[in-house]
Amino acid sequence: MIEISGLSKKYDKTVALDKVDLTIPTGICFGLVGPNGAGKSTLMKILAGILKEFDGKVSLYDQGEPSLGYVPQDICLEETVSAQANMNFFGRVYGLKGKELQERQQLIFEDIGLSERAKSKVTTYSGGMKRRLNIGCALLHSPEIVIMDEPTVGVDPQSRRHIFELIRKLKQEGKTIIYASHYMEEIEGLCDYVAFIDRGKVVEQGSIEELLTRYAGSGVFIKGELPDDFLDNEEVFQKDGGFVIKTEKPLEKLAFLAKKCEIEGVEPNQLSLMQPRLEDVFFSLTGTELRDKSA
Ligand SMILES: Nc1ncnc2c1ncn2[C@@H]1O[C@H](COP(=O)(O)OP(=O)(O)OP(=O)(O)O)[C@@H](O)[C@H]1O
Repeated sequence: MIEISGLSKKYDKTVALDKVDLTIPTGICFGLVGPNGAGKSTLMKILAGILKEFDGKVSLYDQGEPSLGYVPQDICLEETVSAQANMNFFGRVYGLKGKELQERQQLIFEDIGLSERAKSKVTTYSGGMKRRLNIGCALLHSPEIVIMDEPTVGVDPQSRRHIFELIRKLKQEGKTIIYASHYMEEIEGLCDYVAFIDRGKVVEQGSIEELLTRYAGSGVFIKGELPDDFLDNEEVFQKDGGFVIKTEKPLEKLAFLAKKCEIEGVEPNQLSLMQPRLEDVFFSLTGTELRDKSA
């Protein structure tokens, strides 16, 4: 388990992290979610041991250097040489050599789906392939903790699938994965636990299931031209140009609203059950959407 308490980090006057408390259980995929500039990368760099000046406590380094792999946000490879040459370099950095290095490399190339391109120069790789190779380089020494900073930004769907499969495999092997993203659907699909970070603060953390139950609840979505008083007496919030009506009994509420529409002659464009989503949890905690929908 990684315990983080009272962690603060400033860059001159910019507060990147503000008294962050976080518990990351062992052997799970832990998502860090937050908008651009929230402080995710700073937190990851501190966990990876890159940033050493901060206030507060991080238990990760209590017993010396942890077994850790770090995939930074920006791809870090030597592109004028082959993928294999890059792997060799990183392998040596991690103290691997000879047969062990060759065997690990072979396995990793399989895991990232690039075995057939191992000898190609990295300049011939697509962005997604470079990203997969960069992830592979961080896994050569079979680390117990893997830190990945937005590994799917700008990545094609095929490479994304490879990355997700790889993460699922790492989970099965019992590794602890710390995964930053601002794609909620990725976090929902991959992670067991999540922490929401906004302006340097952890606004909530817990298992995804627990947070969905606690904050998103269930509801009914309605969109279209509605009379001003149509949703009076309901607990609602705005979403995607419509309204979510929060309720413990969504089916009953749906039937009630359908009947109400019929009686009042209202014809909404959409009236449907709403699945609780992490996006809604974030909205309910911070009052802001995570992503600019036009981005
Ligand atoms: N080296 C630096 N010098 C000065 N300010 C920095 C530096 N690195 C980050 N910051 C600032 O610290 C804050 C947190 O940045 P950080 O990169 O940790 O956020 P993030 O959640 O990872 O965002 P993104 O998704 O855009 O990478 C931001 O206001 C950022 O501008």
